[in-house]
Amino acid sequence: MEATCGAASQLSTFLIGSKSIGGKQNVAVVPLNQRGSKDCKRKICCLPRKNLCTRQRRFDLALPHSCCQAQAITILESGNFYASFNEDWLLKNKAKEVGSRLKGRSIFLLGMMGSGKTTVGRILSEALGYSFVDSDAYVEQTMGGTSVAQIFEQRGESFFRDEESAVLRKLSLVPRQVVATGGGVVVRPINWKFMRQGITVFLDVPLDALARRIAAVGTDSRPLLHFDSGDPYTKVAINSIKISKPPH
Ligand SMILES: Nc1ncnc2c1ncn2[C@@H]1O[C@H](COP(=O)(O)OP(=O)(O)O)[C@@H](O)[C@H]1O
Ligand SMILES: O=C(O)C1=C[C@@H](OP(=O)(O)O)[C@@H](O)[C@H](O)C1
Repeated sequence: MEATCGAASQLSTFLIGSKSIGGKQNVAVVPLNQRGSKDCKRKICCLPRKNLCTRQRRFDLALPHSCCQAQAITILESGNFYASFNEDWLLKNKAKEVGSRLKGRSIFLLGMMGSGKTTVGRILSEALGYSFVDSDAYVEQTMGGTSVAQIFEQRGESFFRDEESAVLRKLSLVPRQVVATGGGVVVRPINWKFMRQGITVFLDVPLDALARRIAAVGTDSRPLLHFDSGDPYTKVAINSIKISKPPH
C-alpha cells in the first residue's frame, strides 16, 4: 500500500462522521448501515448547496423523521442485502430530489472496500439517468481483461495506481456518470483533482459492517486484503488505517 500506516485512533477521525477523507476536506458523506443510532435526522447525503462548484457550501439531505421511525435506513444493516428495499427506495427518491441540481455533473463514490460503491452506484445511476462506471472494471478493460488482483500480483500496486489515475483523468472529462472508485483511490492526491471535476461522495460504513460483507464475499477480487494473518475485521481495519492516512 502506498500510504503509510498510522495509529488506529486516527481511523475514527477519518471515517466516522467526518468530512475529511485521505486528508481532503469537504467530501459529501453518506452514513449507511449504522444500526442502533439514535439520530433520527441522520444524513443520507450532503452535497454542495446551490452552486455545486462551490465546495465550501453544503446542504444536508436529512431523512424525513417518519422514515427514521420506520427504521427504514437501518434495514440495510446486517449484511442481508435482500432487506434493502427501503434503502433502495430512499436512495432513488433522494436521487430524484437532487437530480436537477446536479446539472449533469458526475458523481464519484468513495469508500472503503465493501462500502457499497458498486451497489449504490448502480442504483443511483439508474435513478439519475446517468451511466454507471466501475473504475476497477475500467482499468481491467484497458489492461485487456487482466483482473485487478492479477495486475497487483504481476505489476504491483504502483502500476495499478498509475492506471487508475489515467482512467480517472478520462472519466473526469465525461458528464452524467456515477463512478464507483476503488477503495484506495484516495491515496493519490492527483486523483482528487480529477474527481473534483464532479462531486465526491463518501459512503460511510462502520468497520464491523464492512468486515461482515467482506467475509461474506471473500477477498478474491481485493488483493490489498491478500495477506495471511487476521480475521476479516482485522484485515479491513488495517486497510482502513492505511488509506485513511493523509498522503505525503
Ligand atoms: N447497504 C448495504 N447493505 C448490506 N450489504 C451491502 C450494502 N451495499 C453493498 N452490500 C454488499 O456488500 C458487498 C460489497 O458491496 P460492493 O457494492 O461491491 O462494495 P464496493 O464496491 O464499495 O467494494 C456486496 O456483497 C454487496 O451486496
Ligand atoms: O484499493 C483499491 O483501490 C482497491 C479496492 C478494491 O475495490 P473495492 O473498493 O471496489 O472493493 C479492489 O478492487 C482492489 O483491491 C483495488
